[in-house]
Amino acid sequence: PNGVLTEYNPNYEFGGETYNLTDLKEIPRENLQLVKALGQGAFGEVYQGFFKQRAGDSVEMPVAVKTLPELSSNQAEMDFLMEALIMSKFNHANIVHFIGVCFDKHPRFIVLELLAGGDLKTFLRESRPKPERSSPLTMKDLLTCAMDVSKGCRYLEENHFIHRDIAARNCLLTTKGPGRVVKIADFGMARDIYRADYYKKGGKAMLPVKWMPPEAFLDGIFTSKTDVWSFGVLLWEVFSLGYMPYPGRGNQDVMQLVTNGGRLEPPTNCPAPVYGIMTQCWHPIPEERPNFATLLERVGYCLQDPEVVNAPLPVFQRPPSSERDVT
Ligand SMILES: C[C@@H](Oc1cc(-c2cccc(S(C)(=O)=O)c2)cnc1N)c1cc(F)ccc1N1NC=CN1
Repeated sequence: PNGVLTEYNPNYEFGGETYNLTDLKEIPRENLQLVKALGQGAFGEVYQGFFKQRAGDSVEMPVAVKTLPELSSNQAEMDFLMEALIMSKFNHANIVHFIGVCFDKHPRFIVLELLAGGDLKTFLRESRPKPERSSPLTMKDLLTCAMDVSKGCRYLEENHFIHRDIAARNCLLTTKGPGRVVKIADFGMARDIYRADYYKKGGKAMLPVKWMPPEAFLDGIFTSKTDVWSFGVLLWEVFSLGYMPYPGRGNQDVMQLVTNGGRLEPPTNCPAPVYGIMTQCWHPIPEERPNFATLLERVGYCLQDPEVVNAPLPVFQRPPSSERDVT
């Protein structure tokens, strides 16, 4: 019934085990109700909806549903399957929870927990100080976001899983309000490489160069220390409240700057110990960069440091043109 998926059924290795299509939890479509579109995913629309454990249940869980359009290539079908396999094996509080799939026929669905706070980059930009109100966030809030991501990254590192695209856009929040938890929620880049061992889609133009270390964009070398460099850039995104890294610069320019030792400047009001962690993530030699267990400790120290935690966030200042929202 699901055609191409069973014909090419790939294997997926994680944590020393091998999995395939038959290991995925199939959800009956009648237990799902799609409510509204959340936006375009890599394949098709992503919807917000509800899932009932049993069709008659009154309790329904809010979910996000990734859809694969009916008219998809075999390649896209296999990518979709691999993404489901990858997400289904993770088990960590700071990685989006996988609920199941509807792969019996088209359109195919991947069902995930709904993280109602939306993505981290949007949240940071919305939290910027405005003329009429200062930022609702504190340094503690920003460090806690960073701590959550470093916990998720440590879990991936422990499981020898290289993400390849750690960035604020790929992280989601359980809620925008206090008590928010940040989770890593997109594994598209790791999926592409897992299936192809090289980046086939858009080539260099599509690579997240601004989040990559020199050995990655120059020599295609990826290790967990690649993710550490990206985490440093995510830290810069958090403390700049969602700026695009290297404002006003293109990818070629950034590759040249970084190869020659250039680095991101400290965000306005960024406490020195926090910028110190960023620069350690950006060491030119991968082995000299801290691992995520160490990064988690160092972010933890910053959270215990009153000088860091009580430092004020920047007040409103008209952003440079490159950051002004195009309304
Ligand atoms: C696949 C999608 O997953 C989700 C999106 C949202 C979610 C995304 C945006 C806004 C809202 S909300 C605040 O309206 O509930 C919820 C909530 N939960 C998800 N599990 C996603 C995961 C990411 F890591 C990054 C972006 C997105 N998408 N895909 C399409 C739009 N965002």
